Amino acid sequence: MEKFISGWCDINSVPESYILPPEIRPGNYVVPQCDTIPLIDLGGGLLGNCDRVKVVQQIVKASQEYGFFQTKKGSALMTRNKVADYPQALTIFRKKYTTGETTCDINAILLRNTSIFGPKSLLIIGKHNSALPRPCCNRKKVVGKYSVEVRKLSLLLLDLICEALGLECGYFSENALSQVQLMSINHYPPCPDPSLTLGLPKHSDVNLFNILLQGEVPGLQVLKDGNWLAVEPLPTAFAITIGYMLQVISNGKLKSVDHRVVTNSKVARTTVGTCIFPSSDSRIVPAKALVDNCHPPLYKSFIFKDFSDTYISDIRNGIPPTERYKLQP
Ligand SMILES: O=C(O)CCC(=O)C(=O)O
Ligand SMILES: [Fe+2]
Repeated sequence: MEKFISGWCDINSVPESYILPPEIRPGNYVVPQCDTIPLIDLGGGLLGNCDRVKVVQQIVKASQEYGFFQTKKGSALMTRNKVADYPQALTIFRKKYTTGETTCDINAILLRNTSIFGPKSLLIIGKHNSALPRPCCNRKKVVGKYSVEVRKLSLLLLDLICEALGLECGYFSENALSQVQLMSINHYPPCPDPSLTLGLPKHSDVNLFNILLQGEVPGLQVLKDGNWLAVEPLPTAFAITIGYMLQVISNGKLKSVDHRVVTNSKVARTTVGTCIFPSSDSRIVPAKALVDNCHPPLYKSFIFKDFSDTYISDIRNGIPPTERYKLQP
């Protein structure tokens, strides 16, 4: 795996298959850094009533205006910093891929490697299991603890989102909408000519949301009102991207965010994403509580697996994957 990744660093021109058509290349235009992207402080997870109301309002506003926000939460942050200090922790998982080993709370590791869908990226897929594997080494312990802490953060976010949407508490877990936690490690090697290609082309995520640990190297850009905005990686925050499933379940009240990743010619960038997904056989439908005569359903119901089966090809063809499930208002 090391060889696989380092092989990329040796090249001195962008391979033909990674050169994007001119209309979707980033080119040499310098995208402005956005300083209005909301930063929501979750206050260590223990929010007083007043703060909670404020946070819920901030989440709704950010999810409607940007489909994106950055957030801080105490314990996950401490582990976040440890993981950021431990690039080697990631190597453990790369090695495991090559040996086919799995850990207790992670039951499959996939490699994502297609030319249009970007970098060498490792996907670690697992149904979340609160029983931690007995740590056999410190790095595995850090990544294991990270996955548990990020789970707690995701459950807090789901509770806050239920409040924001006026859904009963536990709506997502009771309907098997948030069972699967998937950790993906994205490695973007330095690129000989960042104007020609992208680390990840424009897409919205297939999941409910992604909790992204960005490290220190910029690269993430979000699309707002037709303009790309560069996201500053904040050392004390996670970046949260709202995905298609929240858009559908909220009947369009929360918006998924189109985003992409640009490369740079100097340093590699490694990010760790933790995505929250429905189970593959879950039925996805706009929540009943959000549908009435004034707010007709915007989407037909579908099985999550059917959506995810067509997601990548739709993105490649430039079609929003929600298009095939849209109902005419
Ligand atoms: O690495 C990043 O900054 C973003 C990753 C991402 O968008 C994804 O995994 O869907
Ligand atoms: Fe994404």
